[in-house]
Amino acid sequence: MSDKPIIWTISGSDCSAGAGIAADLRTGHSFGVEVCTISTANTTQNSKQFYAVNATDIAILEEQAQALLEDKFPRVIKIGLIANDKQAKWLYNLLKDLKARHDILVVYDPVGQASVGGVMSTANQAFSTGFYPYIDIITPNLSEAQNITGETDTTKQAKAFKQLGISTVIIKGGHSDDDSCTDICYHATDNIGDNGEHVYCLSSDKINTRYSHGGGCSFASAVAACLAQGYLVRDAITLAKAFINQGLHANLGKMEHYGAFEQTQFPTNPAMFPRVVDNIQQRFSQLPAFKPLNLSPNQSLGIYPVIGSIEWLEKLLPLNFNIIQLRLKDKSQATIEAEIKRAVELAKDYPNTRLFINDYWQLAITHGAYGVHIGQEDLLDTDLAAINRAGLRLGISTHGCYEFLLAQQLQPSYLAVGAIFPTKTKDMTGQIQGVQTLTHLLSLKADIPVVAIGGISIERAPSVWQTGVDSIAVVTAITEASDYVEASKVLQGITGVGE
Ligand SMILES: Cc1ncc(COP(=O)(O)OP(=O)(O)O)c(N)n1
Ligand SMILES: Cc1ncsc1CCOP(=O)(O)O
Repeated sequence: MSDKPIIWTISGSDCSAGAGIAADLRTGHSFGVEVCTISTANTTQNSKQFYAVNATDIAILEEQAQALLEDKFPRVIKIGLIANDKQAKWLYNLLKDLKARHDILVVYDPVGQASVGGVMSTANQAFSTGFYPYIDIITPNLSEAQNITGETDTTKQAKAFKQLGISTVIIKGGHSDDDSCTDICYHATDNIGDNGEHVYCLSSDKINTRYSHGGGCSFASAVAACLAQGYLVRDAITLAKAFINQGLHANLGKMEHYGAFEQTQFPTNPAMFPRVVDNIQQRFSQLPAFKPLNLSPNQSLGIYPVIGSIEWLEKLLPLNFNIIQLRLKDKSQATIEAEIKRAVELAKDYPNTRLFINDYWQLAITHGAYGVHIGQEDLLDTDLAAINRAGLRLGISTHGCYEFLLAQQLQPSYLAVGAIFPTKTKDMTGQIQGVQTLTHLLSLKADIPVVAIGGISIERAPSVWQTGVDSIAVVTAITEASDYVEASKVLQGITGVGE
């Protein structure tokens, strides 16, 4: 049996194979998931006209669901065309039952109208919104969002969907009249932010092609596939948008007639990724790039010890590292200031070692450290302009492609990616990247060094270094080694830097 994650698509079949189940199958293949199908309708259509929808009997839908439950249990269910009230009611019962017993996610792409015109579903509003409390993510385009909610403003649309029971709403801007296409995701969770909601906004230039039939289905199934692969919502929508851009780009300039969207490979080409439109990025968009790390040509950063005390700094400074970070936790403000001041003084005797201070950017400026390291969640409270003006270097933590792109737009001195592996040093639940995601992120890198951090032991360091990353940051691989000098040497040997 395949060890790929399984998603189900409960959608219609399109005889021209552009949209619906055919699009979902091809998209799932691109993202490395197995797609099982429950076909709600056999539709007759081509790229010019929509002819007919032949809804599947409930008994058949039920039979197929039961067969799949026996040995193809899904991590994520993607729903597309629901052809009538009876199907909406059946879906309500299925999702209610499954969600009560299992931890599965449900992504719904509301399909009412064919893109070539023609009504595909006769389900009335009350029935088709009845199953909304069991939907985790809905992906309407602007007009679908307006038709369902009766609102024209996207914030109000998101609120209306929330009242209908859906916590994550992605409103796709592909059909807007602008030159750009902006998707907005309202993602409500129980534990994040003041009002428990994040807004992710991704924008791309319009791509000139009419080969877009099935693009909406492909976006929703790409989101479903990414969630099944363990990506967070913000990364799933970023990858799905890059996938759509890439597929549209494959048929750039074909404007003579309407054609099928082309599902290409897993997206790694940076030119296909969207711009992140975010408060932080907008606030600091005019800042010049942060100073680079002044490495000589072909010089690598190598091993980056992250340590929690002056004692450790004194031990490691003589060991010829290109970079060290002082990460002070659980200390009084007076101690923190005294230690940062002392650290900067000590580092003066080691001009080849760049001293970064974690979090305390004002003290780093006051005492003239080489650089500061700022976490994603601290970015909003940090005056990046002040750091930039003071000439300090800036490192930013990122956890996945959304944050990576956001941070890269700020042009810092380096980007950190973590946690690569589970680590006992910090709670990184839900944010473990793995070596494969690190490799994907490196393909998005501009001319800014990338540091990998999190759970990197001596044994794991070679596989991380082989990705081509510029630096490996470690805490316990050095601080908990029985012989920290020997451990430092072994790690430096793996990177070939500082030996
Ligand atoms: C090189 C490097 N990468 C990531 C981190 C983590 O920083 P942050 O997100 O600010 O979290 P804390 O270190 O404050 O727990 C880092 N310190 N260094
Ligand atoms: C500070 C930090 N940020 C992301 S993972 C991590 C801890 C890294 O520690 P270790 O190298 O011991 O896993």
